[in-house]
Amino acid sequence: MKILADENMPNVHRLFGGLGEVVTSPGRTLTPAMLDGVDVLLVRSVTKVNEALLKDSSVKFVGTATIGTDHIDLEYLAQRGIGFASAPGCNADAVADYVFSALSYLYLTRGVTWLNAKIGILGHGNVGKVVASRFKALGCDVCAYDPLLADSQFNVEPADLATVMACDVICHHAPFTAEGEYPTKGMINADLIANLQPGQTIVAAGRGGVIDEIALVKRQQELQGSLNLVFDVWQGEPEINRELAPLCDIVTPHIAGYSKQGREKGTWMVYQSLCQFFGLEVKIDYQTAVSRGSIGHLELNVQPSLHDLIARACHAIYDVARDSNRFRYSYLNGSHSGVFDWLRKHYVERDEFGTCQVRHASLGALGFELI
Ligand SMILES: NC(=O)C1=CN([C@@H]2O[C@H](COP(=O)(O)OP(=O)(O)OC[C@H]3O[C@@H](n4cnc5c(N)ncnc54)[C@H](O)[C@@H]3O)[C@@H](O)[C@H]2O)C=CC1
Ligand SMILES: O=C(O)C(=O)[C@H](O)COP(=O)(O)O
Repeated sequence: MKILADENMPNVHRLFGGLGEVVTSPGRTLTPAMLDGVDVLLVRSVTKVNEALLKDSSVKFVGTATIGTDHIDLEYLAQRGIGFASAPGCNADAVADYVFSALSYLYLTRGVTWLNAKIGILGHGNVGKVVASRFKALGCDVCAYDPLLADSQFNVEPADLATVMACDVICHHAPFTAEGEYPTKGMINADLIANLQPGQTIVAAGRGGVIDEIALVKRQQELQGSLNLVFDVWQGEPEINRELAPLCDIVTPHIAGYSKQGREKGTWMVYQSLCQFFGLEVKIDYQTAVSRGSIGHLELNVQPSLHDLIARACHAIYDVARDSNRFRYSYLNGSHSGVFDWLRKHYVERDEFGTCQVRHASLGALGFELI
C-alpha cells in the first residue's frame, strides 16, 4: 500500500510505516501528479481534496487528521466509493486551552474581567461544548447559538444569534459552510458587527470566512480600538487581513488546535479508521501514540483573585502571547510571505492543560487534572 501524507502530520511514519510505504509532502501544494500509484491520502486542513485532485487517481481512502472537513468534497468521495475519515474532537481541548489562555492575556493586559461577563458561543459542537462547559464550571453565565441543534442538545442556555453577538465575550467555534439552511459563510455580517460595543471581546477560533473582516476593521476603528480581538482563523489563509491584524490583541496563524496531544490524537484517530477500513489490526494503541505532558504537576501559591490564579495556571502551560508575538513580528513587520505556514510547520510544541495535575478545585474546571 502506498500512502501519501501531509508532512505536518505528527507520528505519521511511526503509525503508518507498518502498513505500507509512506511518502510525505507539503499539503498546500499537493498536485494530482503526486498521487500516481497512491492508495491512501492523508491530509490536514490545507489540502483541497476534490475531483480536480483525485479524478485520475486510484486513491481508495482519504483521511484528514483534523476536526474541520470543509476542505474535503465529501459528496465526490462518496460517489467514487472512496473511504473517508476525519478526527472529530481531536483538538477540542487544545482550542479550549487557547481560548482561556487568550482571555487570561486580556485580563492581564487590558483588565478584562471575563469571569463576571456574559459569554456567548457560536457553534455548539465538540469544541463549542468543551469551551462552554469550562465557562459554566467556573460559574459564568453562558449561552450558545447553534441553529442545527435541538434545545435538548445544549449544555448551556440556547440563544439566537443576536443574543450571542450582544454578549461580553463571543467565542466563534463554527465551521465554514456555504450551503444549507444556515450557512456560516459571512454569518457575522456588517449589520451584526455595526452593533458591537466598546469592551466586547471576540475570540475567532472556528473557521475563517464566517466573520466579515472588512466590517470589523471599520467598527474597531470607529470604536477607537476598544473591542478586544483574538484572531486565529482568517478569511484568506495563508494570507491574513493586514488591516485587521494590527487592530487585534492576539493574532495567530491557525494554531488554536495545535497542542502536541491534539495533533497526535488526530493522526491516531485516522490510523484507527484506516485500519478498520482495510480490515487491519490496530497495533498501536492510544497510550502509545499520544504523549504525556512534560510538566506533570503545577504548584501555585494562592493568588489575589480567581482571575489571577487562572491566568498564572494557563500561562504556565501555554501563553498564547508567544505565538502571537512571533507571528506579529515576522508577518506584519517582515516580508516573509510564507511565514503563516512556516510557523505552523515549525510550531513550538505545547501540552494541553489536561496533562498537568493541580490542587486548586477551580482549575479542574479548565481541564487541568485535579489531585
Ligand atoms: N482554529 C483551530 O485550530 C481549529 C478550528 N476548528 C474549527 O472549529 C469548528 C468547530 O469544531 P467542532 O466543534 O469540533 O465541530 P463540530 O462539527 O463538532 O461542531 C460544529 C457545530 O457548528 C454548528 N453549526 C453549523 N452551522 C452553524 C451556524 N450557522 N451557526 C452556528 N453553529 C453552526 C453545527 O451544528 C455543529 O454543532 C470546525 O469546523 C473547525 O473548522 C477545529 C479545530 C481547531
Ligand atoms: O482540526 C481542525 O479542524 C483544524 O483547524 C486544525 O487544527 C488545523 O490544522 P491544519 O490541518 O491546518 O494543520
